Amino acid sequence: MKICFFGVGGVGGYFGALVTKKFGEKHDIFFVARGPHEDTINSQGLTLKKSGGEELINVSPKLCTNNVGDLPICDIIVLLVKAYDLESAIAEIAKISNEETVILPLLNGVDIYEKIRSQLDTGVVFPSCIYVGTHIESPGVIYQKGGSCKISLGKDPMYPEFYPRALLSLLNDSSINFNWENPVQISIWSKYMFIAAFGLVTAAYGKTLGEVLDSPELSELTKSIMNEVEEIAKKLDINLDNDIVETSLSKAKGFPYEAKTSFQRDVELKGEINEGDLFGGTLIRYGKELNVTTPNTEIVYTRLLNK
Ligand SMILES: NC(=O)C1=CN([C@@H]2O[C@H](COP(=O)(O)OP(=O)(O)OC[C@H]3O[C@@H](n4cnc5c(N)ncnc54)[C@H](O)[C@@H]3O)[C@@H](O)[C@H]2O)C=CC1
Ligand SMILES: CC(C)(CO)C(=O)C(=O)O
Repeated sequence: MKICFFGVGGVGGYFGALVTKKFGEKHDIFFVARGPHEDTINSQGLTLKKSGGEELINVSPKLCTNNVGDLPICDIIVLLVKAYDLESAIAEIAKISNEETVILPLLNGVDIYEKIRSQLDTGVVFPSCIYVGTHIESPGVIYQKGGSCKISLGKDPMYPEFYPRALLSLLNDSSINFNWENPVQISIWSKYMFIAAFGLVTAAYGKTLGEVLDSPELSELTKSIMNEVEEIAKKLDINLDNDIVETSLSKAKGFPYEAKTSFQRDVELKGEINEGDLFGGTLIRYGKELNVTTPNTEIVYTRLLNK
């Protein structure tokens, strides 16, 4: 098979390394990366420091490039860019997909499938979500620690009969945990509640997940944003568990004290280029459309915009 990891940053590098370690000889595996990261992968391979460096994995794909013109039509594309790069990435993956290509986008967000489908009518696209703490430590090097590392994915509403046997075998045989869930929207919204609330608060106040949990005020603020997400989900008939807010708060304990959210890292590193709209902007828009008040999201998002 021809398999492309489009975007081998934190999440893409983690999964790209695991699949290439197992299947680099058997399948043609391609990485799409850019800048110094691309150069280092080409000269020294991609290194994954798994579980905080307990396991070191170094892999070389068949090709690492920033130009999809170098790639064939692929059987499987795992899409791992930030939301602000999604539109341009979809335009690129359209060039390496046909109607049989299986596309797995692992971005955070509740409307990623719809965003992809508004631009791409080919391929089979599986809505999904993932809990994993991972980032680019230095060019060519990915550091992962924390999170269940389990993917939840469900059927493509456009092709409800299509069961992605090859993709699921690939994950299974690469020792990647996954749940095939239908409907998967409950997991996607539960993950969104977790990351929108913790992402906004960690980024706005410059605190790690552990520091937020330690602070009664910031924990309460995180919980209030989760309550707003819960109200929005109710209006959309997404049946989240009754104790979803409590379980989402406790999930943060599964990450190291010093763990930062990917959104917080972007805010620290790049200022204005970040996934703020995916979290704050989207929640405020949903609130207006559905008549749900979102005062806590607004306070934190405004603080971020004024940073
Ligand atoms: N990092 C984490 O722990 C988690 C992140 N997520 C979500 O996963 C998604 C990806 O996040 P990360 O892996 O942290 O992002 P990242 O920023 O580490 O990686 C994305 C990579 O894609 C590359 N890229 C984007 N467009 C490209 C193009 N056209 N050509 C070549 N390279 C391109 C970027 O240069 C970057 O290296 C986000 O939606 C994030 O919210 C979800 C769960 C955990
Ligand atoms: C689960 C978590 C918090 C992992 O870091 C995440 O999704 C993110 O940082 O985007």
